[in-house]
Amino acid sequence: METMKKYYQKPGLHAHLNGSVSFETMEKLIARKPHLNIKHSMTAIRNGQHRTLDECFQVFKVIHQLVDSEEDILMVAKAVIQEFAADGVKYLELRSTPREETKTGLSKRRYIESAIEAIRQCKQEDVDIEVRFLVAIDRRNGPEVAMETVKLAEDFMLSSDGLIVGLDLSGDPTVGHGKDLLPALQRAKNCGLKLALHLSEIPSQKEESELLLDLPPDRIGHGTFLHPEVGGSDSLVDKVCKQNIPIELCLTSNVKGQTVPSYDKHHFQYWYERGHPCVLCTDDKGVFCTDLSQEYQLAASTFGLSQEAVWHLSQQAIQCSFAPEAVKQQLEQKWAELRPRVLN
Ligand SMILES: CC(C)=CCNc1ncnc2c1ncn2[C@@H]1O[C@H](COP(=O)(O)O)[C@@H](O)[C@H]1O
Ligand SMILES: [Zn+2]
Repeated sequence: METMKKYYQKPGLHAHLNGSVSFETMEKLIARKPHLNIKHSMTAIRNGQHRTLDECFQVFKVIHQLVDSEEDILMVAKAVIQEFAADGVKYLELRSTPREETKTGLSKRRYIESAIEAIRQCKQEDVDIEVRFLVAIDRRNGPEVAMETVKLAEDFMLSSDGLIVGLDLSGDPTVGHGKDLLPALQRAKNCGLKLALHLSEIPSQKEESELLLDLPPDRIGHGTFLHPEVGGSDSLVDKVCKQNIPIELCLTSNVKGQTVPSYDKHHFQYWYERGHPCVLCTDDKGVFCTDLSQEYQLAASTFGLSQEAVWHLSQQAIQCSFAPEAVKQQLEQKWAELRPRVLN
């Protein structure tokens, strides 16, 4: 694991801000708001523990109570960026759902501004990581809010010096239907926002995935039930393969959230064997008590990947990112410089 941390540079492409809050930061937040009486066990799922999907989404409700002001978002986002950097992540796409909180006067606009401020401050402080932001749509909030979110993201895309690069669709997969969100997603695509969509996290999303894959998205989050062996279909797999849409795979998240029964049954194997672009990701490193090094380590030990193969996985992720070409080139350069030290 130490080897992975020190030498393997990794792009982190699927990280929800509030799901990524570490134990240490959570302690600070809990201490700031003692009246909420929140215990750390309510905000994280430890190793060996599992939760139903519904229980996992309850965890986010608790965290949202703790992170509800501009100061909180700034503090949390800075800490998360620093932690990813310390884990050897050289490029990070952080995603978060803008929220308004009447109690603290937080608006959705200020929410995004606070996250952007955190990225700027980390840059000024020379934290060794490039960070971009994806504005997230919580599917639970329906089509109107989705459209509002896209418009907000559009505004910021023009004013954030390129820090906002895309849109995420996430939230409880049992709620709502993607067809209602198509106009918002189409609009986002038309204005140049890249789309990273949570897709087929549960078996009943087959029809929705057919529709959303026709957009098409630029990356797929999870895609757990796309392939026929788990109740998906050849047609879904064909769409993903023909359009060569990279899949963001989060091993610990899926096993702890029980959408995948065990690590060795993870759909990483299905897609990796086909040579399809697979990107290892953390999803919610705080909630699931993991980090990106651990995810690489898990994939390597579960599927018997060589050092060379692991290196190739991390390098391939650069081209799957939404970074501008110049940043991708800088990252490729970094990877080329480090390769002999890692693999010899
Ligand atoms: C529950 C579970 C197994 C999680 C893994 N898979 C997920 N699937 C869908 N949406 C997610 C997942 N993890 C985080 N999110 C979204 O990210 C939010 C937390 O980060 P943020 O507040 O957007 O900064 C959650 O409220 C939810 O909308
Ligand atoms: Zn996710």
